[in-house]
Amino acid sequence: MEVHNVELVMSAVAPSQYPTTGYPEIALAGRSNVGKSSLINVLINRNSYARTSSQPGKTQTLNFYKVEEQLYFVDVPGYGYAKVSKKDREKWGQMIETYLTSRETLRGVIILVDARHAPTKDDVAMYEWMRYYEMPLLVVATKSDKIPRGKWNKQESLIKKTLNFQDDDDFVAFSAKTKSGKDAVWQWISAHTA
Ligand SMILES: Nc1nc2c(ncn2[C@@H]2O[C@H](COP(=O)(O)OP(=O)(O)OP(=O)(O)O)[C@@H](O)[C@H]2O)c(=O)[nH]1
Ligand SMILES: [Mg+2]
Repeated sequence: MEVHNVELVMSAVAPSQYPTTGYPEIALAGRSNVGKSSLINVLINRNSYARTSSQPGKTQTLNFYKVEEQLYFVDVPGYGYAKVSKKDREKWGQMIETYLTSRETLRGVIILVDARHAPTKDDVAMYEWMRYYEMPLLVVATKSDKIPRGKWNKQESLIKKTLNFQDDDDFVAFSAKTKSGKDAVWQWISAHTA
């Protein structure tokens, strides 16, 4: 999709703040600093629309980005950020759980993992959790520019094995730096929001 119009319509912490237009939604989940906001920026052809940061835990609310008059991307705050207090982690968990389990317009979840490493316990838990709710899933292995192309297949196998990846889900290697994988991610989004 050629994106021209994007609008951050809401930074929400509670369902009463979610948009009510009824457009289909795709949520992006993943560890703090993995590159969720960067992926959104590539998808919408902006350099820094969704706030990115080298400081993990920057995104604290559910950010709804309206793309054209068609769909929303929902930037979900990152999990597994050690410096967040236990109380805040519980609050985070509740906010995410409420959203991911009750949002009728949610069509699928993109789970981002770091292409360089085996998925963490948090990554595996997120994947299992979303599978349990029978959510259509796309696993995006991002920052793939940081490993040589010759190692991509090996990393894909490692990531899939660690996640106990199921073949009815999808997988794309991606880089926000080179934009490699962008079309494949858009194809998946279009197929799930049509
Ligand atoms: N080389 C490279 N760097 C990336 C890539 N994606 C993200 N980064 C960098 O990783 C850092 C974190 O990216 P963000 O997009 O802010 O990560 P996030 O998942 O939104 O983080 P939180 O909002 O804190 O959960 C930034 O410094 C980005 O520039 C990528 O594909 N390649
Ligand atoms: Mg972010």
